[in-house]
Amino acid sequence: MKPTQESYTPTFAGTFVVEFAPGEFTSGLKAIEGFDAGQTMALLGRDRITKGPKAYTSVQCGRGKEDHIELNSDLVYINHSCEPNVAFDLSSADRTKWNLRALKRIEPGTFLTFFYPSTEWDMDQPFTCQCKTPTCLGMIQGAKYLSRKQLVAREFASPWILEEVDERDKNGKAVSRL
Ligand SMILES: C[S@@+](CC[C@H](N)C(=O)[O-])C[C@H]1O[C@@H](n2cnc3c(N)ncnc32)[C@H](O)[C@@H]1O
Repeated sequence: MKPTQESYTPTFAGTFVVEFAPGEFTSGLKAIEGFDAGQTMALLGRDRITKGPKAYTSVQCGRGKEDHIELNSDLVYINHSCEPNVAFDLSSADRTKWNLRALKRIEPGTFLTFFYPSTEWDMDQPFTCQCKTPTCLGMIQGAKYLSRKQLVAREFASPWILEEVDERDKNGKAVSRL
């Protein structure tokens, strides 16, 4: 579920703002404040997030079929980049600690982006990436289709994703695009 432009009330007023653009899937989330590398930018909120089916709006929190959450906040507008500036860190056993973290210095007015395969194993809605960064991977489908090297190059991936990749590779199903 995404807030729409018509009904828009910022979830994190003064911190983030959705920049709505015409057309489908073209909007994004901008930082209003500046953030330092490594800084926790927002807590996802244990009472705000809900479990839901895998969808283009969900974030995966584990390897189980049911392990997908809806953010129910403006954070759903964070687009993917192959050179991301933030990460969703859902690695704590304590859900109150699940957070959005800056991977690098973020100046006010910067669009936020995370590397979708850092949380998603096999995405519901793959797409051709338009991040236009030098290391763009093209088709984004989830970590299942990437090598360990491609994942760790983006600085953060959920620990269970890296374990799953190691398991896949141990079983001889290594991705050839190294
Ligand atoms: C949760 S939405 C993110 C917000 C979305 N831009 C919107 O306006 O609703 C995820 C969808 O945004 C689009 N998207 C996000 N990052 C993208 C990228 N780097 N290149 C192309 N499409 C992207 C894809 O359609 C993806 O399924």
